[in-house]
Amino acid sequence: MNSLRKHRTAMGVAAAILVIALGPLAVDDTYTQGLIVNFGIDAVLALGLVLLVGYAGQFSLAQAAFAAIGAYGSAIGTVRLGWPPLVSMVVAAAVAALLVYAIGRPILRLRGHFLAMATLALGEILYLLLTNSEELGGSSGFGGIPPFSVFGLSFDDQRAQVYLVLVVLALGLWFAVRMKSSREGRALRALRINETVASAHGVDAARAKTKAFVLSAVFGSVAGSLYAHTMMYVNPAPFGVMHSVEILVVAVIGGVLSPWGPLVGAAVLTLIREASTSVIPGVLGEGAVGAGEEFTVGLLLVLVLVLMPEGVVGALGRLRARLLPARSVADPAPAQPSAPATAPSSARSPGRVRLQVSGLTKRFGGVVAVGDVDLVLHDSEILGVIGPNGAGKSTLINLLSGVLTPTEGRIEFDGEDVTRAPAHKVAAKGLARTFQTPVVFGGMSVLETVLVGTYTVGRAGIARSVIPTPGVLREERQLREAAEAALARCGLAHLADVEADQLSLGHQKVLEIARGLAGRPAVLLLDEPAAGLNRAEKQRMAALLRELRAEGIALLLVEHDMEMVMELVDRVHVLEFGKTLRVGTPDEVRSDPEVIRAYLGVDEDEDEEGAIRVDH
Ligand SMILES: Nc1ncnc2c1ncn2[C@@H]1O[C@H](COP(=O)(O)OP(=O)(O)OP(=O)(O)O)[C@@H](O)[C@H]1O
Repeated sequence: MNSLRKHRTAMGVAAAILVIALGPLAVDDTYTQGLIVNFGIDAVLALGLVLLVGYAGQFSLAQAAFAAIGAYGSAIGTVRLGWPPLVSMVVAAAVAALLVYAIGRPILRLRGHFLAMATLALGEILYLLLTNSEELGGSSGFGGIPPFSVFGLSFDDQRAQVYLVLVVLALGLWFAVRMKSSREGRALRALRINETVASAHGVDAARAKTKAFVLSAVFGSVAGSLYAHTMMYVNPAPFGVMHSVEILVVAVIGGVLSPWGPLVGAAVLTLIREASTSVIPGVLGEGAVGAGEEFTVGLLLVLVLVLMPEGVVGALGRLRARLLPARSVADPAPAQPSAPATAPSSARSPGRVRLQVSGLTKRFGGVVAVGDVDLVLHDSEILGVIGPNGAGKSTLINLLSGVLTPTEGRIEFDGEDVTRAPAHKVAAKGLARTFQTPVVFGGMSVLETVLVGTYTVGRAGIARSVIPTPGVLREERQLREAAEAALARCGLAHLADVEADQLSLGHQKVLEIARGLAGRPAVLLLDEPAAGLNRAEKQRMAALLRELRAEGIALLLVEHDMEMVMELVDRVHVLEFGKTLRVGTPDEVRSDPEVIRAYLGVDEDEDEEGAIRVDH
């Protein structure tokens, strides 16, 4: 399977090199060459958006503004400062990156249409600055920009420019393709689907989003530099907000989730532009130049959004998956947890205190969701947390995992104060969790989903992970092995290639545990893992939790299934209205009159067995 994939990749790279090397030789007329150059520049611009919108889920209408920084940066560098084109291009990209780095964090705090408005404003401000700058020629701009040259090689005729643009596009594609399946790429894609879950697996959301924004600005800037060196003239007109919208349309039509989408989107846009500037006027006369372009683009956008929201490439991918299905989700392969495939990350002395909580309180307005809770969680133990609906169990897990910040109290992890540590920092210390409603990442396979859980184990950043050095390849192999081992022990190995969102609820619950285990945690918090599972699945889950306990992991189990809780856990912590009602062994808790009253809502006398009954 792996060698087949390697073979296919090598063939793909060879085909791409052949097309880039020989394709331009077959195109003789300068008009078509100009079309290819425009197509390539649009595709590079849209690729930047794929990194930001498709991978990181952040919306931007500033792509043309970054292209303006590249174009004007190259123009100023070469014409005014006498720098070589490559230096001008790099400096312009660095300026775009720095600008985004400076404004990225505050802007990316905004979501949805607020973020779109902020990036739109950024684009508009830059456009107005350029239009009103006498120094830069105002709306007329300025010319005299030399063609791109590097190491004595000058790209001064149109065919050479085609080569230049195609090579840059190929490099951009290489980057985007590698990044998609890299550690950071997976983290971004997880973030796009659910920020809370990604953070709970160690992803620093603000940093990751800023990185994606910086990268998209660099792509935009490089495309702008290419534009300046091929047009040899710049003015503000092509860098207005409408061009940002157009590039977004290119990305959406092709499909923002795939690095190949911009190729399709840019090709479609080129064809539409071509039709409106030559085909339609050829039929209707000169007066019809440009007619129908905006209408056709708009119509196509609406059709794509309605019929194939993942764009043309996304729709083709779905079609391919339907025609060549991976192993079926209904595959009745045994879901028996296997023996541990890897040893736990470190030898833990049994019984050591891992988590210590004192006076933990969380208020939501007037509601005390968790009130003054003290709690200790040891290695090699399962602590059951039970309580009626609304008792504060999920809030407790959210507090322990850093998803929520306590109003009062203290949380120590391995003796270190983590009371106000954000989720990604708590995860990095070795705490994993699942969610009451399982969150799997659509668009990712089961294996990729679990690979997200290895984020805290890996080290490779974006720059490193796109360059396949032996160290990066070794790390990726190790992460893959850790993910496969976690899947195998949870009995999901046979579903590794299936799309995660195609799994049944029961499998999704188990998948969440596998994702947590892939990071080799010391503490695992489970929020109702057995809800929705059938009896056999519950038994398998209980067996898995026993195995994990035996390996030394500290487990906190929130669960409504009393049979499972009482048979499995070492101690039970009972919550009622956010407060601790009782802590004890299952036997102590089972027969506690207060617990019976709180849990069953009846007096002890009314309960025939005088104890919490378990549903069989
Ligand atoms: N984000 C929030 N904002 C306001 N109130 C909240 C929030 N989250 C939880 N609460 C309230 O805090 C209390 C505890 O909720 P929590 O979800 O922790 O209970 P639970 O024990 O997990 O319940 P269940 O068993 O139904 O999942 C409830 O009264 C709930 O309405």
